[in-house]
Amino acid sequence: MNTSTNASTAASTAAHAAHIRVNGVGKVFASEGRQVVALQDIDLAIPHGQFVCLLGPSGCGKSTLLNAVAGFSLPSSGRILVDGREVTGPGPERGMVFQEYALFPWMTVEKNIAFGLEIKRRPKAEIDAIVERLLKMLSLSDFRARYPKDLSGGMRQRVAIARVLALDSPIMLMDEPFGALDALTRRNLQDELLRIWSELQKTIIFVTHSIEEAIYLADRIVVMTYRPGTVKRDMLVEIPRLRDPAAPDFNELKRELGHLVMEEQQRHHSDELRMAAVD
Ligand SMILES: Nc1ncnc2c1ncn2[C@@H]1O[C@H](COP(=O)(O)OP(=O)(O)OP(=O)(O)O)[C@@H](O)[C@H]1O
Repeated sequence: MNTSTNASTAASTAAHAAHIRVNGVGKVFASEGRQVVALQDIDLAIPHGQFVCLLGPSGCGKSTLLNAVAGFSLPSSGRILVDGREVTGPGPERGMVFQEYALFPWMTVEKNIAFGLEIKRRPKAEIDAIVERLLKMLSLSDFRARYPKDLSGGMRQRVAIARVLALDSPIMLMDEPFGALDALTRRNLQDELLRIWSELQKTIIFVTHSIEEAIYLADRIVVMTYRPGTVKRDMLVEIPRLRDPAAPDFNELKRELGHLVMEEQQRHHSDELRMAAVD
């Protein structure tokens, strides 16, 4: 069975409807007197509602690309467009979930979720209704009065997701959001995210270095190369959901992606050895 196809063909037919467009994006950092080309010539057209995983070993520019889409750190060259408008900084249509939960420790769960809406001065009745709906959606109702320090990692990450959902951003940017969680909690949250995504029709860009996580979640996987970060492979995952990591088609794709990621991992190691020799 064919479990994947090249996404560039599908993306080009969907390009006119692209929600997010990354056009010729490059990013260069200056570090200890050296120039690090973190991204080079990245082109992506992401349609509304697509779930995209950026996959690759450490240092291949996944977070740099996500931060550029978020508007936290702008590209050195090229442009990023959201609904045809150039990204020049963060915006309400793009919500970000980080690996480290980024919650306010002095606020309860419900206050954390309500915070963004209060800043926007939305009416109290509206805030209460939204918070109530999200507490239920993310199974947090019994924990509403707790502080982040009294929650497990999985619960904290649920609150972080609820905070972004409260603002109803059509785009969710997620930087290894489940990377610090144990395997069981991680799978539960992946399932919840898939449920929320299919219910709310968000466009998601999700960074991971877990091949299994990418196959489990994504409509489309973009494998990146190590320095410079470019698109090595851009594929659509055509295995029906919910996907079974033990199934042959899942494993076939896992092997294929494993080879691609391993090549970049090896380039990373050779680079580190070369740098150590220079120093
Ligand atoms: N602020 C910075 N200054 C200098 N170099 C940077 C900076 N941010 C990132 N880099 C470099 O850019 C490259 C890409 O980094 P980035 O964090 O985007 O990779 P990544 O794929 O997200 O890795 P990880 O999974 O470890 O987070 C790396 O070589 C990194 O060292």
